[in-house]
Amino acid sequence: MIELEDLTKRYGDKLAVDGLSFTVRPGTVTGFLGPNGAGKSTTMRMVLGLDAPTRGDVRIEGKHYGELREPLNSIGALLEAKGVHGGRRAYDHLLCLAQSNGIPERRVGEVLEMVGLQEVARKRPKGFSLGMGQRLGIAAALLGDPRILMFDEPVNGLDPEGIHWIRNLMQQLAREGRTVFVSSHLMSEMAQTAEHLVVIGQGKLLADTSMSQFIAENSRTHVRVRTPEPERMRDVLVEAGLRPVTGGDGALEVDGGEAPRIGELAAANGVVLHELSTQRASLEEAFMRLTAQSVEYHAYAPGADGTQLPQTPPGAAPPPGGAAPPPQPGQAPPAWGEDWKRGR
Ligand SMILES: Nc1ncnc2c1ncn2[C@@H]1O[C@H](COP(=O)(O)OP(=O)(O)OP(=O)(O)O)[C@@H](O)[C@H]1O
Repeated sequence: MIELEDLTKRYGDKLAVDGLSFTVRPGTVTGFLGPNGAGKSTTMRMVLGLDAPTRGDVRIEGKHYGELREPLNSIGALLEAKGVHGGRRAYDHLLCLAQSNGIPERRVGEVLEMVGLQEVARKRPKGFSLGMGQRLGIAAALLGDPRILMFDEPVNGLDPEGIHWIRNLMQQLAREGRTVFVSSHLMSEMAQTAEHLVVIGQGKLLADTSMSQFIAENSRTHVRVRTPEPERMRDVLVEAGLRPVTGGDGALEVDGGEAPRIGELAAANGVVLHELSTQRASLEEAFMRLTAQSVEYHAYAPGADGTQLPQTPPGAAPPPGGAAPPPQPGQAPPAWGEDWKRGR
């Protein structure tokens, strides 16, 4: 278990982490999400004692990281995959870690096999691909067979086979009753991996909830109805107290309606249906909607007339104070691809 209590980190006048309190529990994969610069890495560094909190506290199984006698046996972490001595062989790198934590040498071979690096065990990591570096970092995290695992963007640089492998690994570790805390930018990946979510924005806690509840609370679920008689169907729905709207392709979309009831209404009124489906938003849509107000950096896409348009996620509310300001007449638009810091 990892417990955060009012955890806060200030760098100069930048509040990177702002009073975070939550608990990461064993037996489940907990996803840690937030837009760029939200404070995820800073939080993870404080868990590992690599950064001192300005205020508040974080404990691993009730102890501060610095109080753990052999930390690798309690918590394994992958933060910076390139944080490896490039000239020391993969095997030797792991052996050094093992010896400093009282872990027997045979475990080095075991973890190299677990991550599929046994063939390159005697090679130096400076020649490794990003994906191989990630695997070596994961091997180091697994070395002490810890009860808690923490991964910062573990699928970075992994190919589809590698992504599939790490997803299964994390779920397996959670099934064994371990605490698994993982950050990722890949929403589709997170949706398949995590059961619980902690979402932060600008250092603050935005959500601490189950994946299904998060999606249900932050997204729009609607029923899509396609029929050759849209006008008649619309009348039937309105008469039943529903409020259909016409989507881009002419299909009717009914918020708050239930597919079985709508199907029965169509049948009772003899309306032919070509499609009746419940549309659930993805984790990505839910995430964009929740975090739209706390995104620190907004990119601009050029509009058809050459003006710059903010990229607003579908259905997302504008951030407080409005979206990042579009260029005013006479003001040079930002260069293509340039991030605009909101409020600048
Ligand atoms: N050592 C530091 N000195 C000053 N500011 C820092 C330092 N480390 C992080 N920050 C700032 O703190 C904020 C949080 O950064 P952090 O890297 O924790 O965010 P993140 O959620 O991990 O972002 P990303 O998803 O882009 O990796 C950012 O505004 C960042 O610029």
